[in-house]
Amino acid sequence: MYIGIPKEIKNNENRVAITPAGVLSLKTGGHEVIVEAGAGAGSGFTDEQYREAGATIVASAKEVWSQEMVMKVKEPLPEEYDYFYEGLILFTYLHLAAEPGLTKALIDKKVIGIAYETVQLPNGGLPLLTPMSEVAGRMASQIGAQFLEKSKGGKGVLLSGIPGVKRSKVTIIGGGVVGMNAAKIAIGLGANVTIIDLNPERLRELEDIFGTSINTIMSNPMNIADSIADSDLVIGAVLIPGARAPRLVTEEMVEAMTEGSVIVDVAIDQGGIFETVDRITTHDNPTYTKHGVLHYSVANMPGAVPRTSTIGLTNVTVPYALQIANKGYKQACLENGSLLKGINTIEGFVTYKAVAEAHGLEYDDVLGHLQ
Ligand SMILES: NC(=O)C1=CN([C@@H]2O[C@H](COP(=O)(O)OP(=O)(O)OC[C@H]3O[C@@H](n4cnc5c(N)ncnc54)[C@H](O)[C@@H]3O)[C@@H](O)[C@H]2O)C=CC1
Ligand SMILES: CC(=O)C(=O)O
Repeated sequence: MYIGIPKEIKNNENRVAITPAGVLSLKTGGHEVIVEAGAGAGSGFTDEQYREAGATIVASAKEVWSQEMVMKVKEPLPEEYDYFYEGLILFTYLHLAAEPGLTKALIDKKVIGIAYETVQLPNGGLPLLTPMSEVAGRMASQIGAQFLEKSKGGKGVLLSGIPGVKRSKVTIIGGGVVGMNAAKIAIGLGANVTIIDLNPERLRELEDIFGTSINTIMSNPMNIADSIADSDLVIGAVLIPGARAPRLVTEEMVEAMTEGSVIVDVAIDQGGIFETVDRITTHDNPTYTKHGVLHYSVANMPGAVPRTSTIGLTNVTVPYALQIANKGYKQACLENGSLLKGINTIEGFVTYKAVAEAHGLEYDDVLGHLQ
């Protein structure tokens, strides 16, 4: 199979969909990899390294996009929609429940859209989302600590406090991969950490992992309002796979927070969980203030640490890409139920229920398209 790797064009997105080691794996499998010149530079991989691994380097994005399968990191931006063609296999993060324009473009052009974030293991795990959630979760506490500094617009508190001065309070809503990793760093930085989740089993697991260094609370509107009212930092980390994120934190709850507090809405890529998060921000200009509270809502947080993130992402995506390339996407998905769940669009239809529901579109069973 011919596989194209474009240079990412989102603001400050320095990740790339493959490392030279990934190219070598695909080449060894008998496939051709066409990489856009400079695509790996932001992650510290040179064109020469890709060439040595067996890739062909081309200058034109159009040529990369004309291959049988395109592997990316972020969802395509509108300026990339013109490259879509019928039958293209697009393997990347798509986040379609929050992307009506992209959903329409994939349907209109009959692209086979396989979303990293909905590939799902039988135990519910999301293997192609997990490493980036680990990065974003760890970053969320680090970023929150930074924006709580006075010079960054925050209220001027140190997460750990000092002897004689109380520790700052961090509330994490959603105790999955992002939430657990945010907690690890927040605890390490000495904060007083509360995790809120809807799943009692998950709350039990978190208490088993962290013991008394966290408080666990059941998710409901009253508990969320109570916990965030006196929090210095609130992190949004909820996910219902494939669906638009539920708006769990109302404007009124944010108004009740004290001035200079910080919100980091990691779930922004699925639309965000705070009513007051009304925009996606960028690494260039990551925050805005509403009701005196700093809001951070960058949808590609791992893009800020591209070396770690590119290696972490390709560790997990390349084995799936090899299955698609070796067997063809139809056979690969029929043999691997986890990969099958990744297909969001095919032949002009939406085949992921939560995406169809988010946009009021008709849902079609993917199996009917794989015979
Ligand atoms: N902004 C960025 O750069 C990045 C964003 N993300 C996003 O972060 C979000 C979280 O991802 P993961 O932690 O991997 O998901 P996950 O599936 O591991 O965890 C989600 C958690 O939310 C909980 N949950 C569901 N409904 C809830 C409710 N009503 N109240 C409280 N908790 C609830 C679930 O029980 C689960 O524990 C996703 O939207 C993901 O795409 C991930 C990586 C980077
Ligand atoms: C998951 C995601 O949206 C990211 O890594 O940018």
